[in-house]
Amino acid sequence: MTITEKILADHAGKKEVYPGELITARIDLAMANDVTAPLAIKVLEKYGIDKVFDPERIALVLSHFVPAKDIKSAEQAKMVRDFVKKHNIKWFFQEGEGIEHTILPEEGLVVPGDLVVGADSHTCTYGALGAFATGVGSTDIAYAFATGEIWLKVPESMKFIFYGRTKPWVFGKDLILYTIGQIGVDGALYRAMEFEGEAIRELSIDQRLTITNMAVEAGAKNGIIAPDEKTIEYVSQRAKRPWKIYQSDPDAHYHSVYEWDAGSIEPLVAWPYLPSNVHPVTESTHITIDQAFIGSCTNGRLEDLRIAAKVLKGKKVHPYVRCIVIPASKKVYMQALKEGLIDIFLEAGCVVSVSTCGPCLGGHMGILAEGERCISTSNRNFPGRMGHPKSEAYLANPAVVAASAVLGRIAHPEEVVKLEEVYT
Ligand SMILES: CC(C)[C@H](C(=O)O)[C@@H](O)C(=O)O
Ligand code: SF4
Repeated sequence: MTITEKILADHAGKKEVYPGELITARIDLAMANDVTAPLAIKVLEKYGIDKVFDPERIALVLSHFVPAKDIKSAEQAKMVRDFVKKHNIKWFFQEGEGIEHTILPEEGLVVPGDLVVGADSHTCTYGALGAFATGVGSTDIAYAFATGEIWLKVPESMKFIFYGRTKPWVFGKDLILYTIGQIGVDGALYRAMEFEGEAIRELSIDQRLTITNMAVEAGAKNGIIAPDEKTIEYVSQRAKRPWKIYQSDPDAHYHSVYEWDAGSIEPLVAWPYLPSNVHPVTESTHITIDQAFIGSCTNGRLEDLRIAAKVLKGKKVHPYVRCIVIPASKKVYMQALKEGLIDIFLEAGCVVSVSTCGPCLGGHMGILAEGERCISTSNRNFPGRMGHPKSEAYLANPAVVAASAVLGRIAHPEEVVKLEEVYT
């Protein structure tokens, strides 16, 4: 069996499961946010369910439209707060704590071997810790809140092996953009994407989380990276529960196996309007920008801010560009402050905001006008994703976004900063 099948089998109380099989599985944690929890709460009310299965296994995060941007978002957040009080929900994170997919791993609420469901499509992020994690709808999450179980179809697995070492300025973001560029936005439809190889092992947990975060952009049910010593080190500092390590069997069956040389991959940019519309940065430098956004559950973690700060240190954001930096959680924000990263951003002319999803989904704090172009470290660039339907979002890694902010057009980081200055 693959790692995904093993986790699902254990949670379904079975020795083995097969791709395509329908199972009912026990969940370790169920999550919803300020957009999706209110819908789930209404479902529970409709069916007269006034007890949750376990208040210590539910996480509710106000992350999207916080601090409340209008009356509707204030009322949605209030509904969640009332539910939290009524059911004594243990894991509640309110405005400023950050984005759910950054908080849950950071707080040790997801551990290797877990089965986690979340009412948000990027719940697949937690697979970087060797857990099975997937996004579900609000009705499914209501069912999970009530019963502690979820209905699933066992996905077939695909394997992506990255050999060798990445070039400078190539990060987890580029490896996942490359993957989606190769297989397309439906290339992994309802399948598990398993990532391995030397280049993946070299990556920090922050970088691995970027990869699995975008598995859903290829249509995947989940993304997963088998735990190694870096995973153990990460979770042993935070885990709120014991963990279990699963690995794929050497003779496990895969739908397909892709083998790529990580060393041949350049920093990449996904042009509008699909994350699969991938081009090398070097072929994108004619594109001028109005806004640069560094943040989101894809690339708003500490390492991302460190990378952006290396490029922006002592530089100025182009006068025609606004550069918005949003640390993805309060912990990231506080550590960035201590390290002087926030000073670097502010001195460069960036706007730094409280931790929230903000402009990633065109929510607030950086919405684009008609015809405007933004380069962003986030994960989606569909029409209207960051604002007006006729605005454009380009997706790239934090170094590319920072360099583009300085030059006012899409730029390779080396156009702004010499590698020797950064890595000495
Ligand atoms: C609001 C939420 C349901 C949505 C998602 O599921 O992904 C959002 O987080 C997004 O990124 O578009
Ligand atoms: S940061 Fe963006 S992608 Fe992530 S949860 Fe928020 S809106 Fe969704």
